[in-house]
Amino acid sequence: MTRLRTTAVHGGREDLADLGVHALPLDLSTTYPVPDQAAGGRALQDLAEGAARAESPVYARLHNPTVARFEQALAALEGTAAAVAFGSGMAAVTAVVQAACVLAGKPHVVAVRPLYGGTDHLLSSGLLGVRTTYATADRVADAITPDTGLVVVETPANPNLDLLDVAAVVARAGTVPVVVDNTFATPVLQNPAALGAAYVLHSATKYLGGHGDVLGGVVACAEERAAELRRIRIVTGAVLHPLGGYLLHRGLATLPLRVEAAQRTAVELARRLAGHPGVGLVRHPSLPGGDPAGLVGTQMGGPGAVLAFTTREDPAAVVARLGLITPAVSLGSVDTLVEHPAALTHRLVPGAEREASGVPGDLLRLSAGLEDVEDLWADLDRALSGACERHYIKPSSSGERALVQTG
Ligand code: MET
Repeated sequence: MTRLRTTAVHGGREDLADLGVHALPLDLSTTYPVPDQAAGGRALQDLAEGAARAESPVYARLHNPTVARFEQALAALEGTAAAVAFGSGMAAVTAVVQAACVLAGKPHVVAVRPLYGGTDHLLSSGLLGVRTTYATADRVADAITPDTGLVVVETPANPNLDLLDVAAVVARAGTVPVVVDNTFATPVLQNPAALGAAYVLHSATKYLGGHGDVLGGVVACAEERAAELRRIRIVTGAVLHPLGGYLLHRGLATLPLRVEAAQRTAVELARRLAGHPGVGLVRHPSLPGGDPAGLVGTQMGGPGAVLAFTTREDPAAVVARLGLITPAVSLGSVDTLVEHPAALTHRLVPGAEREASGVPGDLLRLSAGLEDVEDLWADLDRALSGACERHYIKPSSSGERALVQTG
């Protein structure tokens, strides 16, 4: 077992020297020659039943070696036997619900809010044929019924940075598997499987990729659960494109450095925002009151690089005045991103329920990137202080849009 930074660089690459290559091989095949069709059929059968690999991948929807390498690397970082990658984080959480609830014939979910708005909507909408009871973390046991197939939690929570004690929730869930969305913490700061989580979920689009150019999801878990997820991925076609697998795997090498650097910036921005007259509430686990159960330093290696805050002024006006910081959903990219959850990421969560879960309508979410903290602060301070530097989006002749500073 190597240490985190070493595993991040070398995971899933163990055989590269034997192959005589240095960079990750990228296999874009959609189909694979099977001159022995009976052997091809056996491989197809094995994969359809959930095998991690077979004699031939047969077809790209069944298996891809580039994606499998990324999965192996992510599993090593999360400390699980296996991982299964998907075309998006939503495809990943869908497969977990299908495995734990639909396949297991237990169509009830217990979930702790807040969750990413897309996950919340998936669980509430009935689209997957499950019904969901929302409970607070300390009341999970009371909400469980004989047909509960899954407990869903996210810590730190999207978007308000609430933390919950994973080991305590797992204990309250008893025999019911718990899925922990670990997107905000990444395996650099937290390994929920070591605390008893059955499934560790990531929107790989965020920190794992890290550059805002690849959409993906991944679930780290035991091999038996991974086999079910692979079966589901094959029949639902929720696969990750191999180029995505390649980019995500490449992203893992710098994951610890990116998370540590962005976290330092987030701690500093949170501290300065908390003292800014244009700011109301600031949420970050590094701030007083941000970690009431003392989970940073025990469950989590650090407070993470996402923070949230309210503004004295209309949040939309503040966002519109930012020049350097990117006003966009998503997080975990090299650039700092800010968004208004009630308008965007949590738009599909009914307003009253969103408010009740600790996500005020005027909350802004900020994901610290890798820029110099002083430049970020200058941008935030100017936007919060209402300085009238206007920007507008000018379509260029090529149809691309450029920011133009006007005043
Ligand atoms: C379409 S909403 C964007 C999704 C992403 N999970 C986020 O929290 O920013």
